[in-house]
Amino acid sequence: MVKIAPSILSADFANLERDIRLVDEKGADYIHVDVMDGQFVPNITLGANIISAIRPVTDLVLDVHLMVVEPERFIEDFAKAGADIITVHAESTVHVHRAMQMIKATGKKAGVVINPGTPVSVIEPVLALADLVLIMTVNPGFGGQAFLPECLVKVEQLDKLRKEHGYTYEIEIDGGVDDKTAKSCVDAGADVLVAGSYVYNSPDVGERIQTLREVTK
Ligand SMILES: O=C(CO)[C@H](O)[C@H](O)COP(=O)(O)O
Ligand SMILES: [Fe+2]
Repeated sequence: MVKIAPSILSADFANLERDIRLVDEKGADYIHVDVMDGQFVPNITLGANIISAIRPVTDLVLDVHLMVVEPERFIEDFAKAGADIITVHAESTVHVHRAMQMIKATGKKAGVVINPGTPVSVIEPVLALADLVLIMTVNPGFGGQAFLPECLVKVEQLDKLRKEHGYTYEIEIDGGVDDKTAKSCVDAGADVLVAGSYVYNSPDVGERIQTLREVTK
């Protein structure tokens, strides 16, 4: 069954504890946390101190998506704060292999992510190291953007590569996932769906999570 990872980017930051408990109780699998530095992407969100603050709120996997320049500067901080998966953009550092080694050295799961404009070939050399590969289906920086279906071919490529080479990574999709786009993601080979605005911009988040499960069956 597909895993659902609500993105707290679309939660009410004045009620973050409530909004995390809400999706936890309604059957979410991961909590997706978007870290933006105002340089790699044109937006600023939160840092490792917020991860520390929310860690006691839930036992769910904290899936931390780093949209920061040279993420290796902060890996130790996010690991100590309680992240379970730390995912770095291939475009954000000239040392993506080293960054993933650093994540693994902390004992956490290492993810790698590519923007819509980046091909899978860029991350092929690090796929053996990856516990998670995240495919952006919007340009990173903001919630609520339209899904880019042309990115799904990359999910198919990654699914094929892991079958051919015996890689063990999960494939996650982030951006514009809703009741209309979720099925195409799973059909292409995705295991985890991030959903921010679709889940949180509703009075009934439980119904939204349930609908994502129903449409991907
Ligand atoms: O990484 C992100 C943006 O950079 C978010 O995780 C993503 O956009 C989720 O929001 P939505 O589901 O509303 O598209
Ligand atoms: Fe994200």
